[in-house]
Amino acid sequence: MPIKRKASSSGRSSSKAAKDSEASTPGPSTPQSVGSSDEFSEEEASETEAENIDNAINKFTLTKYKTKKDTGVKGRDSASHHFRENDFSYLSLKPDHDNRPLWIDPHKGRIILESFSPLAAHAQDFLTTIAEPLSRPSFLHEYALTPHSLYAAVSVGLDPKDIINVLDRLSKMPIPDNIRAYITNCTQSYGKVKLVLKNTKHYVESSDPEMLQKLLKDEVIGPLRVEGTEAITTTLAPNMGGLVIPGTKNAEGVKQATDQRSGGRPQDGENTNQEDIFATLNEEDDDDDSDAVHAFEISDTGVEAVQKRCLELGLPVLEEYDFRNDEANANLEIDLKPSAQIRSYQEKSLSKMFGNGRAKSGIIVLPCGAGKTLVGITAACTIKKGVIVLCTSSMSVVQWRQEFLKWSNIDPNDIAVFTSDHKEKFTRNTGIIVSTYSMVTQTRARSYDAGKMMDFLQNREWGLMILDEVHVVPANIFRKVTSSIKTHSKLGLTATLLREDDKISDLNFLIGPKLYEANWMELADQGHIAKVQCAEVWCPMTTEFYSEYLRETSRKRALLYIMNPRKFQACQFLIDYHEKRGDKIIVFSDNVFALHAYAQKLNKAFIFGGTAQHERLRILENFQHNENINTLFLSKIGDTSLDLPEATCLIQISSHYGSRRQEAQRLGRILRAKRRNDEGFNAFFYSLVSKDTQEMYYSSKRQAFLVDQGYAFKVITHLQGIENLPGLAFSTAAERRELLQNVMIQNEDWDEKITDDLFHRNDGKAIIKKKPGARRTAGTLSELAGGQDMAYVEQNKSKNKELKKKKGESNPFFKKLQRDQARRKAALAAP
Ligand SMILES: Nc1ncnc2c1ncn2[C@@H]1O[C@H](COP(=O)(O)OP(=O)(O)OP(=O)(O)O)[C@@H](O)[C@H]1O
Repeated sequence: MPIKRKASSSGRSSSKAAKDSEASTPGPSTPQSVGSSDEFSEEEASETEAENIDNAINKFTLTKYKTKKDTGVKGRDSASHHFRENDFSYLSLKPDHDNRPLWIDPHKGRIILESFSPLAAHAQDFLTTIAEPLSRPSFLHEYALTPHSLYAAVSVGLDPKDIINVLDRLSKMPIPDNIRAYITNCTQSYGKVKLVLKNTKHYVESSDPEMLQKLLKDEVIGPLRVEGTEAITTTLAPNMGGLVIPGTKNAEGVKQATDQRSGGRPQDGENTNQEDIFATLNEEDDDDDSDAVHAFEISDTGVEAVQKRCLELGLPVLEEYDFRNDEANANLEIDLKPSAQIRSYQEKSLSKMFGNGRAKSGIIVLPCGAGKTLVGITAACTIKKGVIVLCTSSMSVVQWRQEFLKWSNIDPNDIAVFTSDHKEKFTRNTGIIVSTYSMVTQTRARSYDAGKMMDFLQNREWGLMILDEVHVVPANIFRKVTSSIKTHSKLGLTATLLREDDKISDLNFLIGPKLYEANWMELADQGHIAKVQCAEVWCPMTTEFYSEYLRETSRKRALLYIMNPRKFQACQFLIDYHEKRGDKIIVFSDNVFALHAYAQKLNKAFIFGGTAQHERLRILENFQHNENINTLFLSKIGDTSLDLPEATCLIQISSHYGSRRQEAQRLGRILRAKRRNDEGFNAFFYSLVSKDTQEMYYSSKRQAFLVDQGYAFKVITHLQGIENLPGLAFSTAAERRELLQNVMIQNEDWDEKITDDLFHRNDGKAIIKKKPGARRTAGTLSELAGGQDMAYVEQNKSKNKELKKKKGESNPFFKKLQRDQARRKAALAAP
């Protein structure tokens, strides 16, 4: 099959790629004019964030930089005007620049890493600590220095000198002055003030006594100091002091986390220049431990006010929990089982959390299936105090509890769940509670039991709060959670730090900074997640479908490009091809009408929001263990929480507009493939797109996040041999016309609005937004009469029915479809 490479490995940021593709979107439509108002909010949020980053950087740099930029660009040579402000030729390269892997863009604070450099691994560790990874394809990685990333760097123990020195050693050119100034400006206030809970008392802590004096004189903070604690106490700064994270051999801080094998030093064969590059970093290590810290106590009720005021003063406080010296809260008997060995990237992420021997609050970002649960459990085993875990669904609650029991030696009586069905407490003086965000934040009147349980949660101190899937929870929910439940440290976990609202930066303050973000490609190379081949399959529209597409409104347009017979055929061909290879295939469709129609026609099992719970489980079991059931059609309820290591191939036939997060979450379903370590094994992800339609525009937007993670989407314009597939559906004009007629009479919105995940229904009902009602459509009587051709829907036996053991059960979706068809037939039969 001829394959054209679309997303190259050039290091070009995909957000730019998405914008470019917007400009060249084929087809007659204006992409902005379609879809609901919130469809692009995720993109907009990211653009706003990018703008904020640029603004923040400009605030520090532009004025200082202006003269240099002007003199640098104007009249340099005849080619300068092509590059405009991006002509950096005036920056001199160091004589040994070839040995150094970084380029720095002084205008935007962007750093480009040559990932093929022998120093790339070291540089990457350093960069993920001080900068935001933006794009990490094969050869060039792009990072942004942002106030938040520098805040995170300080929070793991680096100081501005460290950052500038190492950056300078890795950079091909001397660090531009404005970047030095930017780093110094951003970091001088960060980390200066810490909020520490010691023996349940809150302290404002700093290594700079003058800073504390300044705060004490402040009109808001001064009065919040606890009466009778006039003196500023001085103690030695904490260090790892022998803290070993369970499941690891050591737990040294971020400064040593460069490379376990080489101990942060260049390996044999690397030249001395490279060794030199790390000298500064390691020299600096020794200083930290001897620093003294000073503190004054503040009242519990003043914590929020202090945090707020410090922020206003430009001194964001870092939250740290000195759990080893917490004698007020009971110790939890928990340890990792000896068999549990955490992986290097899990260790690295935890070393950023516990880098100075205390627990720092923050967010850890690991790809789907990379083991975020075990990271959370290991954090709990390190802190050994009461833990509260908050998840997005009650099924996840059950899974978290099971994982705790699987990986740790926790006594089952010490881990309880709080959901609408179970309101348990642990029996001893401390333990673990697993619950959902909705349970702890609901504002409706609670049942007596739930009220009691909330009192239990609110009237005690927790050592650690684990916040699962932080990307899906609105910022105001975090606000409620963190203000109502008293916890010493917070750990947010996610695979995709992309948010629908524009509150991404709030997470930095509500939970903490991003502590670590793993590199998807690296984990795939190491066999921790599967290697995936991604492809976009272009399916030309048939003439009849395209004529209707051009005439129709947006909702019907979507149904037309999803039900495009050529797309159907591509799906059939790919299923056949991969089933023969021995793959297990998941086909995703957001549109429930299409999901049903495809599955029925191909005689495959399907699950959507309306599928009964026991039926879902039966189908999943068959998919896993029955060698005759190799393909499963899933609506978006399967986007998350689905753990099916058998699945090795994904086909997407319809999706939620331009959602990058959905694309990444769906890809996540095959990253856990059991066979990932087989030699030469690849999982496959196909996105079927109807050519010259709005779908192409959405598709390029959707891929942006994955392209930034280094996935290259290939474009398949023709599936070789598809014409010869026996039993190819819709191969005659009559069949295609019949399908078109069926599509044209659909006046409902089959977009599924779900409130549950695959394993759990919140209310026992699927919510499908339906907007029935009269609509005028152009057509002829003979066309309408074609409605009877829909008979295939009834004649075809569905795989779901075959799988059913009990007679008489019927899916509400089938019932509804059959009722509608009967009504339509009756209407047609009427004189
Ligand atoms: N260190 C480890 N050793 C062995 N197995 C591990 C390790 N870490 C994780 N796993 C396994 O990897 C699988 C995926 O883990 P987990 O469910 O925590 O992933 P996740 O990151 O939460 O994924 P998702 O975002 O899709 O929910 C699980 O089967 C888990 O047991």
